[in-house]
Formats: sequence, structure tokens, C-alpha cells
Amino acid sequence: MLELENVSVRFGGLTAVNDVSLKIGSHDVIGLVGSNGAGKTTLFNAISGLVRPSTGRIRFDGRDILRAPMYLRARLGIGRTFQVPQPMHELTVRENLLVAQRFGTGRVDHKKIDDILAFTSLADKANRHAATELALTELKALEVAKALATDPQLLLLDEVLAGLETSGKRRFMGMLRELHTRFGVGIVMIEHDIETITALCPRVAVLNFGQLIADGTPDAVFRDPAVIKSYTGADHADT
Ligand SMILES: Nc1ncnc2c1ncn2[C@@H]1O[C@H](COP(=O)(O)OP(=O)(O)OP(=O)(O)O)[C@@H](O)[C@H]1O
Repeated sequence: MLELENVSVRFGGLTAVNDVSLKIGSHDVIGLVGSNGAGKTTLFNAISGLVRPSTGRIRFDGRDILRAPMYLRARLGIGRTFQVPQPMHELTVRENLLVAQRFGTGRVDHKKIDDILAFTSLADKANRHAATELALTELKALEVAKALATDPQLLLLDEVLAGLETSGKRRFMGMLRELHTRFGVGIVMIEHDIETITALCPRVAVLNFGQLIADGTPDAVFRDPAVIKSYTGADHADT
């Protein structure tokens, strides 16, 4: 579905993403990990069209999208969330989803919006205003709901679990587990907690200083000496 070929993103003298090649299939659920500043969000930005790579190619369903604007990528089926929820504060939850749906599909489908509200446990908040009437878990759920409203084939989730307390996190993980099968989307999720990634993702990709240093099952990746070194600075795990 998505193919990155030798993608690099530079900000002046800093190479935030360095020569990354990665193939993501429509049935993939991938955890994207790496320490702070490793380039994870920048890679999402390159895929969704927020930043333009300095070099490389990006194809979606065989189509070159390197120069495609964000809205076109959304229409083609690339949906994303942001690390800090970005609702349109003056609108209600339902209105936020309607705007996202229009942006992503060019249509309005109230039945689909109702399904998404139910799935994300936001049905009873549909007429509340995002700015003043939602708790953090609900704002995070709204972020996922907005991305779903764009009708994605590929969903990029940027730290959707960060900052949630234990029970909210558990509920959210249940929702994420269902997301893939219920909406038929491929998923790439950025997440720092290795236990969470291992529980949710059959495949893990690791960035270190912008480079992809591992890509495989959680078991294989988290035993990889290069990955352990990137996290701890040590050459071997203490096992
Ligand atoms: N717009 C920008 N201009 C300049 N430098 C940037 C910009 N965006 C990101 N960077 C830099 O690129 C590097 C990668 O940042 P990025 O946010 O992609 O990392 P990350 O892996 O998502 O980190 P975190 O886990 O802390 O969110 C960092 O050094 C960051 O400071």
C-alpha cells in the first residue's frame, strides 16, 4: 500500500529522517519506536504531506505522492492523528467529525459518523464542544475519530496513548485492537511504551537518529543488539 524509498528529511543541517526505505501493507499493524528526536513524527509528516522530503520517493497504491498536497493524500486514504490533539475547538464533536469527513472524502455520511462516534465511545458527547467539555481521554478519542472520519486505508497514530491514566489507557488499547479489523485499515503507531507496542503490534520498526535500524517482530526487534544499544547506549542486554 505505502512504499517509502530512500526518504530523507533535512531541516537545515539536521537530517531528521535519513534514507528510510519501508513497505507498509494494508494488513500491517506496525509500531514505530525510537528515542526522543529519532525522527518518528517527521516521518509521519513526510507521509501525510506536512513536510516535503529532501530526497527519496513515496508511493501509495503504486502512485507517486511525493508532491501531492495533504488533502489529496487524505483523499487517497492516508489518515493521521497528532501528538497533541488538534480539534476545532469552537465546534462540537460531531461537527469536528463532519469537517474531517468532508476534508478526507468530499462527502458527508451521517451514518458513518454515528458508527465512528459509537466505536470511539463519544456518542454521548456528540453535541459537546471540544474546547471546554472533553477530558483528555475523550480528546484523544476524538483525534482517532477525526482520522477515521477521513475514511483512511492507512492510519498513522502519533502517541495516542501518551498521558492517559491506567484505566483510560486500557480502554483505549481495547479500541485500538479492534480498529484494524473493524475499519479495514493498516496502522502505523508511534508509541514509547514497549509493553504497549508488543501487546498491539505484530511488527515493529525502529528509528535511531533518523535511520531505520530494525524492522520485524517485537520479539526479534527488542532483542536486536543495535536496538538495545540505541535505547540504552549499552552493547548488550542484561539478561
Ligand atoms: N520543523 C522542524 N524544524 C527543525 N527541526 C525539526 C523540525 N521538526 C523536527 N525537527 C527536529 O528533527 C528531529 C526529529 O524530530 P521528531 O519530532 O521527528 O522526533 P520524534 O522521534 O518524533 O521525537 P519524540 O519522540 O520526542 O516526539 C529532532 O531533532 C527535532 O528537533
